[in-house]
Amino acid sequence: MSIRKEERQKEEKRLRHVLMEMNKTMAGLERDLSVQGEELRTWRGEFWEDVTVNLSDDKEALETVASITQQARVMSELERRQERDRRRYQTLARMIKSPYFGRVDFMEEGETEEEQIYIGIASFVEETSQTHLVYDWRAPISSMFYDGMPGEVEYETPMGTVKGHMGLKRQYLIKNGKLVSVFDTGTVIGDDILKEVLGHRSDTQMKNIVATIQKEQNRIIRDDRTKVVLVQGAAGSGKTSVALQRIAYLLYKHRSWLSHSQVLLFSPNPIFMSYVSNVLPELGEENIKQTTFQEYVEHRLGKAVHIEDAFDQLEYVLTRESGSSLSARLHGIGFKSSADFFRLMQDYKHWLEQEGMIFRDLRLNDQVMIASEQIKERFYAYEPNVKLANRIQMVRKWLLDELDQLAEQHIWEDWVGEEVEFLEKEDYYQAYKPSLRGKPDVDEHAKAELVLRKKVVRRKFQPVINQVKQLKFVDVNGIYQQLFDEPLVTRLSTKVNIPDAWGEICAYTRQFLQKRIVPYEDVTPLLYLQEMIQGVRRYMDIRYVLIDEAQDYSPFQLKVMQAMFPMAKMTILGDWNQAIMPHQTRQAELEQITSLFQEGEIQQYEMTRSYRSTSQIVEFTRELLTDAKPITPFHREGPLPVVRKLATQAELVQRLQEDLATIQAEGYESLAVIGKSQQECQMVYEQLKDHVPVTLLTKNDRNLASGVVILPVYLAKGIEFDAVVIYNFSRENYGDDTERKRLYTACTRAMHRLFLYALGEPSPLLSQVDQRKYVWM
Ligand SMILES: Nc1ncnc2c1ncn2[C@@H]1O[C@H](COP(=O)(O)OP(=O)(O)OP(=O)(O)O)[C@@H](O)[C@H]1O
Repeated sequence: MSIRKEERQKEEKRLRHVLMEMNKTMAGLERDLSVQGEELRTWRGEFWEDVTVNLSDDKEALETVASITQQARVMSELERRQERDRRRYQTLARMIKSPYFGRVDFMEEGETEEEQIYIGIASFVEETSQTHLVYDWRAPISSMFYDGMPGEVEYETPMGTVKGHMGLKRQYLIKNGKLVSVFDTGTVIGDDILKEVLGHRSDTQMKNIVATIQKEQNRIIRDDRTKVVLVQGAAGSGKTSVALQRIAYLLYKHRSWLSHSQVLLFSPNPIFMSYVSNVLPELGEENIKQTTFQEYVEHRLGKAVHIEDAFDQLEYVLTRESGSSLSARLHGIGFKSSADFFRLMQDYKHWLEQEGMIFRDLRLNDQVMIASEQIKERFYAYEPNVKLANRIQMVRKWLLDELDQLAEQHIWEDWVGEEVEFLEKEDYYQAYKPSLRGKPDVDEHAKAELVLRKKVVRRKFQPVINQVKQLKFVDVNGIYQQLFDEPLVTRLSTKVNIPDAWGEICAYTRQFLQKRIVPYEDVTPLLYLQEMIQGVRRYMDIRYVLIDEAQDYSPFQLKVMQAMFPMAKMTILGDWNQAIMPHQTRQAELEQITSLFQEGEIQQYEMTRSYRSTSQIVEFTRELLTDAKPITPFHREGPLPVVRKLATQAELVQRLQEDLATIQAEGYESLAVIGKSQQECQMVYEQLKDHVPVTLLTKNDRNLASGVVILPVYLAKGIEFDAVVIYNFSRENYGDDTERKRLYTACTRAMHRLFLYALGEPSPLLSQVDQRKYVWM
């Protein structure tokens, strides 16, 4: 509901006042920053002048250290102040374009005066009167704006619940310091502004949503009670947005102890990482760590093997002719990500505790120093009930002692004497240093020679010592490969149902591993085995872990992640209708995930409203699914999706060019041609590149290009475009049920326009969509 003229004038007057105050504060900060800069320069320049360095005795040295510490403390305090003011200035520079977006008038129970609470991306206090002109959207009082309606309301604070009466709720659209529109609203967050926001064109960078967070989203953003928050949300329901605003909220709520480096976001790929990287800085927060599971795994498994990534695995599955090798691989992918395989790995571990460990010889210049058999004997000589990882530590210590003794035995060998002659001057100086200080010593040459010989031997042994320290004497890859010696499973006391295709699974896995390639489905089990043997690497300082696009991870992967971050609360967000990885097509993953956590540890949420796409696109895409939960579109209208059937490739490419030109003429800028595989995208790119400015995106790209892009479905995850063209929605490409989720994921990337092209007969999946939900052209 628009407001009366006098009210609007009052609002405009207030806005001018706030802007004036902000400008004043910014000018003050500018002055302070320049003075601080000057002061720091002077301090740095005079740092050593003000410190008297005197190391003549212990007392003087202590005084010197105290004086340096004092100077350094003053300087770091100055730097901290400067950093705080700089960030404050940057936040105000952002706010001055749009100082606030909401207001609630609130009278607390027992009070007689109503307070006007204006809400913006950060708080702003008028300097002279110390009144709050704007409240931070994350402050407890601001939650009323997202959750309450005029009438009786309450909100939670650390001190307890505050109750009262909300007299008014108002939304503002302020652009470049000008009041564009203002609405009073009786609903939770009025639709008018949301509609305006959602009608925008997409961008290569995601935007924050703090002005229009919906009630169901706000609950998730602010839920900090349980250890695990699990969100199942429809495509475009705001999962990524919720994840990012939640991070901003947590950083604010726990600002006294939580730093941005203690929050970790797992993202599906580097393009997505860059796509979302602007949201936190836009909200005045520093960016948190983002990583992909692949990055983590590569870091842990090292460079000795080639680790296949999820995209290569998918590309293999999508482009391989159907046949026995594809079928074996698909069986393998399914089994290796299942809870059954997880149990099999544990059974294997129990077996390894009794027998079967594989070690490497420790060699020095091709000469075996300690043979693998000797290591194995030692390993199994320890108590069998000592954990694998602990026994490995004991072996490690034993090996280091053994190497020490072996080194001792070499000291007086001739080769050592020869190499002593080639040592550096510095080594000689260090060896003779003790005798230079004290009285002359008749043994000084003998002592120095011993030092020098030890040095030579130590250097020789160092690579072997390093190998032992890094536990390289355990052949983890060999041990993993051994599990695929086909008959071995019969020797494990396992209750797991071994699949019929086990023989084929073993054969293809061995083939890959012998070539030192770890297929993607084996990466997590191998990592798990390594951790069981070497001990789990735990990141104790990480306090919050957020996993976006969680449907891409197997329960096995989530279990490994859970063990990695024992101190962290987890937020897992996914849409299991977009589960496009090969391991997911056969399992009800969501239930498997909840079963990973204990009862009471997990809070589940569902988001069913889709904000990204027009009603027409949502209604079309939801009919592509068979078992979808209700998905409600936000009522934003647009044209119906267009389906085109084309007879030849040339005709298709011609049509594509024309459509792209038309869509661009309508004012849409970000257009995506989405193919099924990279191979297919490459082919379309070759045909289009001489006619249309277009960018082909691959898994190695780090940024989302603007304009027309061609990319496979799996790279389009989590991202959105003004218009999407599904390249070749034919029976061949999307012929059966396994392709349903891939098609759904691709189509739901579209905000305003959706086109589906079929070369020949269209996909049979179209037959289940009501014909009134699209047009044939
Ligand atoms: N409350 C909101 N106010 C304004 N825009 C919103 C809101 N919630 C979501 N959006 C917009 O909807 C679009 C989809 O949001 P987002 O990408 O977070 O959804 P998602 O659930 O992660 O989608 P998907 O799983 O399909 O990738 C984005 O443009 C986002 O800005």
